[in-house]
Amino acid sequence: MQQLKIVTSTNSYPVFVGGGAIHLLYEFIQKEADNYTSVMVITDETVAKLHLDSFQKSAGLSRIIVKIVPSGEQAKTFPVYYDCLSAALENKLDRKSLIISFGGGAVGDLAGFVAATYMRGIRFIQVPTTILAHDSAVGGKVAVNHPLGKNMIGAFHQPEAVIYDLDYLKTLPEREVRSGFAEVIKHSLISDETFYDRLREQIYSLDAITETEMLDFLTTGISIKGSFVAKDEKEKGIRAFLNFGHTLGHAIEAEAGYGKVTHGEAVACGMLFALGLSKELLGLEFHLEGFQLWLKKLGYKTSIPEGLDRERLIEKMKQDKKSVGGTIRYVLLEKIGKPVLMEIDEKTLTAYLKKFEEEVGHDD
Ligand SMILES: NC(=O)c1ccc[n+]([C@@H]2O[C@H](COP(=O)([O-])OP(=O)(O)OC[C@H]3O[C@@H](n4cnc5c(N)ncnc54)[C@H](O)[C@@H]3O)[C@@H](O)[C@H]2O)c1
Ligand SMILES: O=C(O)C(=O)C[C@@H](O)[C@H](O)[C@H](O)COP(=O)(O)O
Ligand SMILES: [Zn+2]
Repeated sequence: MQQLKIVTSTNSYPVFVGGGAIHLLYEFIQKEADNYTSVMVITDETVAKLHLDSFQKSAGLSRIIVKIVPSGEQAKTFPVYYDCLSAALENKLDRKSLIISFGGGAVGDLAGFVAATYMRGIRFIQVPTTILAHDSAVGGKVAVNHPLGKNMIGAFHQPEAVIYDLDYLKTLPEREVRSGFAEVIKHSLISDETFYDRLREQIYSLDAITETEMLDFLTTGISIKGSFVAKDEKEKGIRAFLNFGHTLGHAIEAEAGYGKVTHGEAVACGMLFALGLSKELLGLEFHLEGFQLWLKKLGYKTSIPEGLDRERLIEKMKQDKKSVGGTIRYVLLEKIGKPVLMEIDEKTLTAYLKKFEEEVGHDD
């Protein structure tokens, strides 16, 4: 079991990572038991079916309210958000109640946003169940989507604790393993060339990642993320580097229709694009084709999904949260581990998008 600490300007909290970590939830809640008047767990249909019984037993939780929401991006919608708030009100949650998010990044973002806004903010704990959630469960970004843009309605609301039991990962489908691993790759590219080299050398197939390697990759990713969040909790500056690959990635997710392409698949394509753009604009020395081949070997589709309109993607990228006054700001790399935030004009971005589409072509 590993314990990390996330320190932000508003609070600090532990992240427990390892097989069997769920047992720590009871202990953690008991310490605060006099303080919590009630506990509401928000989970999704898939996770509930697979793990809710064992979660309740292992966590030692008996008198809890459980709210089950649809799986995947469908959870991050206004009707589901509203429904969770109604459940909280109907069950008389008060300002001393606790929300537990039990699921992947979608459930975590939703439950965190419910916690951030219910009675202007109550406490919550993240119990992530996906690889991707090594990223989403820490850092306090919580949100739901809007048809016009990903995570557009949200808040910064840090959890009280993150209890990451890696045993849950055993039931993840291959596609979700791949999705989550994209954020591991991102963490390496933006901060640590040796970590990136290690991934390139060690990982030739996502099935072959051992438990020890997974623990190492996830804790390394969490500490990289934590270091950015500690310095810039509300994304006034360097936290934007965690958005590497996301400007195009989010545009793809929104244009394809939320949930059609997984977050990690979209980010993988977005990272390839941002690396190519970094070569063009900053002279990044990087073997792009080698990286693309590696991604393909791991099962990623590296091209923009067919049928997405270039102009609409550009419009979405212009509306990205990093844009200021309509100016697109893009996370690029000067070198591996050295990100920069750079203003890019629409003409340059459109020209490179066209080139990228031509060069990368289609996967199938
Ligand atoms: N807040 C942040 O900082 C942050 C960071 C990265 C991503 N995100 C968001 O996270 C979301 C993606 O997260 P995700 O990939 O975890 O998505 P998810 O929560 O949709 O989970 C993916 C799928 O796996 C299923 N699942 C979850 N745990 C499982 C398990 N243990 N076994 C079997 N199936 C399981 C879910 O039901 C779902 O169908 C996106 O909405 C993205 O925008 C947020
Ligand atoms: O924590 C961050 O900051 C990130 O950018 C992490 C991203 O992986 C994550 O997808 C995040 O939700 C994106 O944030 P957004 O502000 O672009 O919606
Ligand atoms: Zn992400």
